[in-house]
Amino acid sequence: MFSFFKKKPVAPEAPAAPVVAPAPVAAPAPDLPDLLPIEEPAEKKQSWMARLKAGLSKTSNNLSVLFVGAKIDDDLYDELEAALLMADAGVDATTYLLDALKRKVKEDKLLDAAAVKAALKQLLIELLTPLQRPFELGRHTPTVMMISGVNGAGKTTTIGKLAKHMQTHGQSVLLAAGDTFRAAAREQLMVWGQRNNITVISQASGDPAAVSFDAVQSGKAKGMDVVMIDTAGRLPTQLHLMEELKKVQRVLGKGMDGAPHETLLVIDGNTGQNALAQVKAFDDALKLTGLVITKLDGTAKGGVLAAIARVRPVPVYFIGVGEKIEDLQPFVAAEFVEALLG
Ligand SMILES: Nc1nc2c(ncn2[C@@H]2O[C@H](COP(=O)(O)OP(=O)(O)OP(=O)(O)O)[C@@H](O)[C@H]2O)c(=O)[nH]1
Repeated sequence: MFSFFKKKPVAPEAPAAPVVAPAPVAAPAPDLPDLLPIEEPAEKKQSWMARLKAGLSKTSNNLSVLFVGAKIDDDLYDELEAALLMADAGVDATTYLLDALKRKVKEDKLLDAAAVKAALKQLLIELLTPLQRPFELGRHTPTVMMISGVNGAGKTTTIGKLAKHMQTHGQSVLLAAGDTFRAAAREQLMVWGQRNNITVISQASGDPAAVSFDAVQSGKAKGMDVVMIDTAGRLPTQLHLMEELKKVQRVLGKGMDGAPHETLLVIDGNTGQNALAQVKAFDDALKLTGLVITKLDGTAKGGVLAAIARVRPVPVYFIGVGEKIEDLQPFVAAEFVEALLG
């Protein structure tokens, strides 16, 4: 029903001479498979649902338990309000959901807890569905993606997972080690690239904009499908570092018209309401095209997606519930709500 990436990719152009290629060049797949539609095998889908459920259990535990044998009264609404706030859904989304739920219970004359829970599920799906957007590849050669986020949000890990998923779908990928701040981060990406036969553009010079520009040039010359730019972690309050990020974005546009085609923010699901502040700040600075929310496993703050949907509805392309490659998957509102309240 849902493929990892949407759209048929364009065939790659003939590879030209490499510009900077410290790691071996990934050979472009001679015959790119049609990516649409890809039926996920039932067992694979099931295992993702099981992982999603397990990952979100800390958030869902506080919510699901409310409906067990509950009476529909003010106590239930009070407890639901507290649970949503504790899940970091935020005041706006919590008020919205409670008001809508009370209205629905009245209009539809709902009498038992199971029906109220089903109504809440429906309202949550409606609230989160606008965040759901398939990640499209193949409109540009290469599709240039810039990955931003605060320190430790999971940027580099996400890049690795996405690159592997893309490779599996027959896409050629080139990475830029734009995190020139932490030498270890650059090396980590280089080693990872070598192991996975993915070229990583890197420079010792320490200028992220220059590395990013080189990467786009190289990606164009080689006819790569995707160029992903890693960036150093930074807080939105570090204004000079935010300016540096804007410069990287501008320079990418000089390297290729319309680039970056995707500007993603990776956020750590554990940060709850602070994640919302990050979305606002990075969106104001960079005009984000999408989010990746990692580490939803082991957090009780998964409600932050509701806050994002109400306050700054930037699409959520992928969510992560663990460290394995298959733990990063496209965000599907109905799956997410099923895992929370199923
Ligand atoms: N449990 C869990 N851990 C994750 C997930 N995604 C990433 N991590 C871990 O989070 C840690 C930080 O990830 P990195 O990818 O290094 O984060 P980063 O944003 O690149 O970090 P900086 O370069 O320091 O800014 C690593 O230990 C990852 O394995 C996830 O979905 N779940």
